[in-house]
Amino acid sequence: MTNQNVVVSDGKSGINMAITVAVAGTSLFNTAAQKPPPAPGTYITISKKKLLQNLDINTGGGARINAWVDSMRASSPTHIKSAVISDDQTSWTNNDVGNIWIDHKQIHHPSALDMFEQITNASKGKQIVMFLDYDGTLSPIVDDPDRAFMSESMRATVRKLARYFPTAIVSGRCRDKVYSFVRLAELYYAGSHGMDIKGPSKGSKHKKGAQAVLCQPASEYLPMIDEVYKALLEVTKDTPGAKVENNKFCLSVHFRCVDEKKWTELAKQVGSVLEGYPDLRLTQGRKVLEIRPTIKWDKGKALEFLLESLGYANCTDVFPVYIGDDRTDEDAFKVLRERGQGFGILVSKTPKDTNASYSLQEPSEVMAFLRCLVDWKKLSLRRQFIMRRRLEEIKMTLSN
Ligand SMILES: O=P(O)(O)OC[C@H]1O[C@H](O[C@H]2O[C@H](CO)[C@@H](O)[C@H](O)[C@H]2O)[C@H](O)[C@@H](O)[C@@H]1O
Repeated sequence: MTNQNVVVSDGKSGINMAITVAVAGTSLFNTAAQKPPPAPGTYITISKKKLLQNLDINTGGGARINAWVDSMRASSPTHIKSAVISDDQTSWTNNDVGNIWIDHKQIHHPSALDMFEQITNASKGKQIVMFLDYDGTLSPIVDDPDRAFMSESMRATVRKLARYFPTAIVSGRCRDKVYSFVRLAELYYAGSHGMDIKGPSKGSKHKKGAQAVLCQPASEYLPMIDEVYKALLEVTKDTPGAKVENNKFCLSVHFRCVDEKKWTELAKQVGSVLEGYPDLRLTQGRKVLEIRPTIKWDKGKALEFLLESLGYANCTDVFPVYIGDDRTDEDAFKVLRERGQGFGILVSKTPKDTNASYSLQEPSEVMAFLRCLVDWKKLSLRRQFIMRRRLEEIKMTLSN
């Protein structure tokens, strides 16, 4: 038996609470596995209601704040009772499924690098479409969100990738901000957790249709988000290290640099503002509280929208690959599982319950994987070219 961290959610208020449960036979990402893990539904599930009764977090007010703080603490390395402690977020819940699943199979996510051949074999005859999260995937996690720069070598790799495959960046950040980091005009960008999508400003050779892409499903929330941003700046101004980031259609309250003793205070400050806004919900990312509209739109919906915009709505010959490290990326992993197309790759050093099929440990491994994809594609195009030329030569010889 080993201890496994599990997060329980009420699925409505955005309150998540972490607990540690004993799981038989868990192991870290198992590179020996030959197949991606099975789809959800085959997993052992535990009644959410039962767990909530035990944890007694169904109440409002102070209990709500306590639950937030517990969740903030549970995602902090000093409080994780997991076998391996090297990340700031070891587990999360799947709100949409509405129950938690802890079957040990879910943490067997072989390395996408080790399984490269299997992956490319599965994509044969299909168009690969790439979806990349930004923070923690293309750039390493740093203390200052304004300095989460992407390396030149990563930029060059993504540029090459976009030459061969339609490529989109899907981020919780404001679209303009993530663009200012990536600076590649040939990509699709989905900012604000997918609530702000724009097609390439350079024009894309990959796109089947002709219409310009723009999708902003939460535009009516803009005045409310601005109002809440100002209120959060005001209430948190005396909490050292707290940082409020305006991501246009959503907001981030960072606590990475806040002394843990001040986390309850910060959660209370955020709670006091959100009390007046039932149309906003709170979720948690990597040392960040995220506030966003309650609309049914997330990174998964953004992925579906982009596939449709690219002309692959009802195609069977498309192979979407989504790489991400964050809880919010689970929505996209889940969509891929449900469509039975392509797969997700979770960027993490620690085991997590996830809908992704494979794993990569950190951005440097993401870069290595993307380079392999580019090289593989170049090689297969070259092979096709040689084959075509040989066929033409044979035809010429036969006709002479
Ligand atoms: O969807 P993503 O592109 O992964 O964006 C999610 C959040 O990323 C940023 O915060 C995270 O990265 C920061 C820089 O490394 C780090 O300081 C912070 O602790 C992380 O949570 C971004 O600042 C947030 O607004 C995004 O929501």
